[in-house]
Amino acid sequence: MDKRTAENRVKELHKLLNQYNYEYHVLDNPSVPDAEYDRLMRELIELEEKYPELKTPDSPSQRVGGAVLDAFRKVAHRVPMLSLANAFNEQDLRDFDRRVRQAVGDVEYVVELKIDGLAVSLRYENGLFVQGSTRGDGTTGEDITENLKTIRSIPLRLKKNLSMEVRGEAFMPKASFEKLNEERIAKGEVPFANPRNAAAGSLRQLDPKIAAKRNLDIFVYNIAELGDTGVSSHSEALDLLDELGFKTNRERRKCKNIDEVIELLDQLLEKRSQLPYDIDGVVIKVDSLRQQEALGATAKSPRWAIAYKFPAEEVVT
Ligand SMILES: NC(=O)c1cc2c(N)ncc(C(N)=O)c2s1
Repeated sequence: MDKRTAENRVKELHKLLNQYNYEYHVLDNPSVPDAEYDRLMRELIELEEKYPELKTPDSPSQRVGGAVLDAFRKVAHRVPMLSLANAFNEQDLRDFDRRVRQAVGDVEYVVELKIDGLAVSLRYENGLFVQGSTRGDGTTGEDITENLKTIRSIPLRLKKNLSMEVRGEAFMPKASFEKLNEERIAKGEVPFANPRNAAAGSLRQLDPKIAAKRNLDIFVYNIAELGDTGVSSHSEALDLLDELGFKTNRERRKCKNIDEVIELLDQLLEKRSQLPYDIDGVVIKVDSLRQQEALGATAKSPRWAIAYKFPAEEVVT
């Protein structure tokens, strides 16, 4: 095969492997058997070995690529990663709602599950995943790009060539957590206390090959920085994230007012134990981006969102 043909075939393999990876890890609905995916990956790796100049950082073959680091570089967040104020009962929620409506009038809310993982930021330039970082102190985080590239539900290339920054929660599914702890106990190692610590410990590994084995996943939940795409609400932003190939959490609901939010809480609490991942509550956000803008943020957290915390889950020993 001459170089020109190889170049075209590599482009085609990128498209196929990215699409099949998206179907498997984001839609949980593969259209080809694993053997077909593996065959195409082997063909890509062979072509990249034969023509090293065709091996690019965004290649599907480079998900578990990075060398072992001796430390993580610091990353200054262009948009600070704020934390959320907490509500513990219905009165706290009604106080939040009253403050919001006093400032901007009637609002609609979006309710989402609060994933118990590690907040991360993902930056894309012209559609390519270029940097991923931890929250850190909200202003400065750690560059964990190589470890985040091992999370298969993070697209290496978006379905549109946009430059943007998105936020999400990296987490370890409950089943992966149980399996990892069995292995650690079998090896005489200290087991992780909970999936959140296991996810944090995995993403702080200096060797990406270890992170790659930890079966981490992510739900993306916010667009932090984006040119004008015409989305005017948070729910539209979540739909855009779906269109771009991100994994968002399907358990989201739009509510006309705080009464509808409160009605929802018991149902979501009911679901908690059946979910394949840990949650520690729900996040309630004003849906209109214009109203979010008008409400603004304190130094610590946005005035247009609040976390409603569920009681700590009793651990079944
Ligand atoms: N600290 C934060 O702003 C957030 C933290 C989280 C979290 N742990 N899980 C879900 C969401 C969400 N769906 O918005 C947010 S937002």
